[in-house]
Amino acid sequence: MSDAAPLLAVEDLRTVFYTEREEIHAVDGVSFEIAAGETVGLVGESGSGKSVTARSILGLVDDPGAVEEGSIRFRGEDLTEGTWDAHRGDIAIVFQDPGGALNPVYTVGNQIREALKIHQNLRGREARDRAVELLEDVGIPDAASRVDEYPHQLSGGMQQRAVIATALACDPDLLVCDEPTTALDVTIQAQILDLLDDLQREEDLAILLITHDMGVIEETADRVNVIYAGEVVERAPTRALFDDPKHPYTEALLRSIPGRTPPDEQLPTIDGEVPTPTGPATDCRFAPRCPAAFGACDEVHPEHEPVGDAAVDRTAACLLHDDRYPNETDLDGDPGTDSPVSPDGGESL
Ligand SMILES: Nc1ncnc2c1ncn2[C@@H]1O[C@H](COP(=O)(O)OP(=O)(O)OP(=O)(O)O)[C@@H](O)[C@H]1O
Ligand code: NI
Repeated sequence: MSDAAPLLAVEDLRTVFYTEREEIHAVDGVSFEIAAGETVGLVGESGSGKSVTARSILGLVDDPGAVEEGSIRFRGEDLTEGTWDAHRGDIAIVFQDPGGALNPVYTVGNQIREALKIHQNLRGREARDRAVELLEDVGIPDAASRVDEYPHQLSGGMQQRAVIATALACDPDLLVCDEPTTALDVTIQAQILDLLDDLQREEDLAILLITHDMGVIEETADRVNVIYAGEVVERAPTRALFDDPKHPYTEALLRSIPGRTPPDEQLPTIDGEVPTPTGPATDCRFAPRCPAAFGACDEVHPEHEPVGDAAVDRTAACLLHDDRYPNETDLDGDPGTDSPVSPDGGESL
């Protein structure tokens, strides 16, 4: 890694929702960095806090939620101190559902021109030409005529391209993509990921790629953060993480990738659900589902420890990697009792 300050540095981010019944610590001490032009993955199951992390970065957390602690530094400036507006166009977000992101009563071109007006002060002919150019950049054929079409006239994949074009109209340095391909067919998914890849290289964009799908991470991310119940549990360069996962949760996620399981076996899933964190973490939140859990896991909150090859910048928050807690599973060679991975298929991760 270079010595230059990262484009985005999230440190100890804590976002809480105050509902009538309980406090939900949706994001509970998350830290990660993104350098300019880099794709960083944030991966975890449903309810693990990915979208709340994204919304926190964009200043989009509303009542009854609030960013309670931590810093979100963009080019060194802490956005939590109220400077979101100053960076409105620098960070853009692409959501899962392109249909919901586009306004059905305006043409695609109108929506891009609106963004160009706000963020680049472009109007009239100039704005229209730029809108067509952006649609071409995101691979929409016949852009000069499609610019006048309404969202419903475009397929899902084309709609998501149009959403990305709208995001690019702000000329952002960072694109936060929250499950950008989840709503799309598999072949279209691959095309959109390729597009993001191309844009990143051509525009030197940094991308925070949020997904529940390890396959998407493998294809696109330079580095990965694995999130569970509001906490990052493992962070590593993508290749290192896939070759040798260090957290039992990462291992379980990897087992759920099609192709990693012999074709005659059904895709494993992880039994149980991500718990909703309603109080401070006093233990390992994954322990109840973990095949390697031992006594201390119910009592001690694991801190991030360096893991793997010392030359590689990676950590895991798991007592298996903390020398202070020699565990019984190591001693008697028993990998644990209940496997969290059920071979009976069902909904994949
Ligand atoms: N507006 C809200 N009010 C109360 N709780 C919320 C709110 N938004 C999110 N949460 C809670 O925060 C936690 C994290 O939710 P989040 O949407 O970030 O999950 P996610 O990882 O994006 O999951 P998914 O893959 O389903 O999108 C969940 O327990 C969720 O119920
Ligand atoms: Ni989400």
